[in-house]
Amino acid sequence: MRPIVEVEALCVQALAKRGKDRIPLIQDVSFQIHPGEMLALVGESGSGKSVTAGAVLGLLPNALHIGSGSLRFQGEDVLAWTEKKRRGLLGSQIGCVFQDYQGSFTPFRKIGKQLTEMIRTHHSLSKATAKDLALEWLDQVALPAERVYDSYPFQLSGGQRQRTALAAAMMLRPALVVADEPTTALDVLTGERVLDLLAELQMQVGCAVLLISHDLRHVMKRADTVAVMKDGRIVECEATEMIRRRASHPYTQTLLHARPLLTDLDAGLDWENEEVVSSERHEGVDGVESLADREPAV
Ligand SMILES: Nc1ncnc2c1ncn2[C@@H]1O[C@H](COP(=O)(O)OP(=O)(O)OP(=O)(O)O)[C@@H](O)[C@H]1O
Repeated sequence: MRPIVEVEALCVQALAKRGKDRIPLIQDVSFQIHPGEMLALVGESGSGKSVTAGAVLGLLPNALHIGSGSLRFQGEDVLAWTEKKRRGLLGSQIGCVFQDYQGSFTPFRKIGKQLTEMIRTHHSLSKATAKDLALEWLDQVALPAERVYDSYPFQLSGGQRQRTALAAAMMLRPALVVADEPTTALDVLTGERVLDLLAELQMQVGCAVLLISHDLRHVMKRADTVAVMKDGRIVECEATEMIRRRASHPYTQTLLHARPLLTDLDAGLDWENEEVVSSERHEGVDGVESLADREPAV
């Protein structure tokens, strides 16, 4: 089966402010993601995960540049994409979820308007049909669809925003979803639910997922493959089960030894009950926090 993403010996450099020096940010990074596979890229802050994701999306800032290596999406050379091509693929063939909702949504425009625009940018559908599709996906991610559709992003809780971002990333049934630290702004339990939802939607849509996280404990339950990144290099890339059984790199072992925290949580919490408490606290009894009843500030 042809991989969705093929990254081969990729090096990304930053241009130094003065002189012609180039500072290496990631070096010799290689991995593949196949249809339906979830690959988690994990590592500490600054290890190069977001730079790698930016390269895969063809979204590196101007100050960064690909020094060498190759990048393919569905067999096509990402480095040869024109801006028009990249914009056409983002949203339709490649969905994105970011840690900060402002990466996914414009703050002062209603969710519904943003979702229908995303749909209509890529498909010639009537407004009414696009609205139906958006509502269907808000419903799929267990949100009160009509109310969220009519809300501004800042009127939703963090968990609701990430559920909405997942709906937006998945609704056009992309081949790849890149989720860059989607749970960072959330409490542990809400983050777990968002990752569960990501895995559920992935199964439904059949897409590949590149999940970026600094926290190995968050990804071990769902990812098929784990790539561990340190100082700009992938030090280990294996099936999750192999990582669990016999991680070979000392850094991976260090990350694994940080896991008991989650194991404790798993053992000690009633997840079902906690979800209810959590959603009451964050989302109000009908699923939308009371802020949603306020008039927007603008
Ligand atoms: N636009 C940029 N210009 C110069 N250096 C950059 C730029 N973006 C990132 N870097 C550097 O590249 C390295 C990798 O950064 P990156 O954001 O990929 O790390 P990360 O693993 O995603 O970290 P975090 O988990 O904190 O998001 C860091 O040293 C960072 O300072």
